[in-house]
Amino acid sequence: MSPSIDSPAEFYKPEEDVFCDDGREDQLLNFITNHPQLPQIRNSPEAVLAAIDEFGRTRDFLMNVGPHKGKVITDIIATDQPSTILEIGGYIGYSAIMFGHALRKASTATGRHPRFLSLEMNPKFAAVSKALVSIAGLDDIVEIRVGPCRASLHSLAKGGKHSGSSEQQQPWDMLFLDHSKISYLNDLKLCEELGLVAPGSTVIADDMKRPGNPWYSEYVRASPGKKSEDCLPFKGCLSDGGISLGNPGLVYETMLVEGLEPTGLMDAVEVSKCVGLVEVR
Ligand SMILES: C[S@@+](CC[C@H](N)C(=O)[O-])C[C@H]1O[C@@H](n2cnc3c(N)ncnc32)[C@H](O)[C@@H]1O
Repeated sequence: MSPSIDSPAEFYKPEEDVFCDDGREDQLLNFITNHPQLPQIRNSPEAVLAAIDEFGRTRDFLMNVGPHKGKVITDIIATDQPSTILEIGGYIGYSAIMFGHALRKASTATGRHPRFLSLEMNPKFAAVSKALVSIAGLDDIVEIRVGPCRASLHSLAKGGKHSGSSEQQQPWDMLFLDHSKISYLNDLKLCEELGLVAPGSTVIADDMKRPGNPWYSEYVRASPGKKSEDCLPFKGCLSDGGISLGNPGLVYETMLVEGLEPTGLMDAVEVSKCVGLVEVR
């Protein structure tokens, strides 16, 4: 589907040069807390998502995954029935609410306690996200953690005080990458090194067509042999931990799945299932 000319009202306002952090996130929270339908919105994740979409369509663009690409992912959650999802890049909590809700529905079939952890570095965005997750009635499943993701990932792997000690944290059943596009590959590699992603994990990366992410795509599609060869010159180098080499032995089955941005433009997510670990040099 191309950007809709027939039904522009279905889509968010277009993305402009300034697209976040100009007060619109607080305006969104005000819009929802003063919404005439607030009593019906409370404790209904679908109604909170509909109200966020209403703001995106009628007030201002929001950089959410949106209903169309979001459905690609909720369909995968319904089929694969993960119990744990780790998200990098939470913004105002749209995907946390959508996927946390899908996780809760899937868990009624599995009987396992679901857990959705969203890592967000901007404290203002995280505050809005926490408020909206709470209005949606998902506090028991969704946790928002504030800070740069690499510090949070290290703390999770160490089983730090916030890691949720009574629950199995590693590896995560699903990882959703939706933060700075240039960091996807380096941060996936850190998750691999820390054992947060391992055989059995599904990694989903957003914005793979718009703007696209060639380094990331090449990595998840490469064989363990190729990944290992690429690492060889750097093995044993001194490192400050800023750049990760990953675990080249991990094998992914990966595919690109198209879906629309909330603005109606075509995009895609890369869905990569980690299916094995082989020995490499
Ligand atoms: C595209 S938005 C996320 C949208 C959200 N997943 C949704 O669909 O509702 C990207 C978010 O990633 C956050 N971010 C960027 N780099 C980050 C990092 N290194 N650690 C944590 N969050 C980061 C930004 O602050 C921003 O809120």
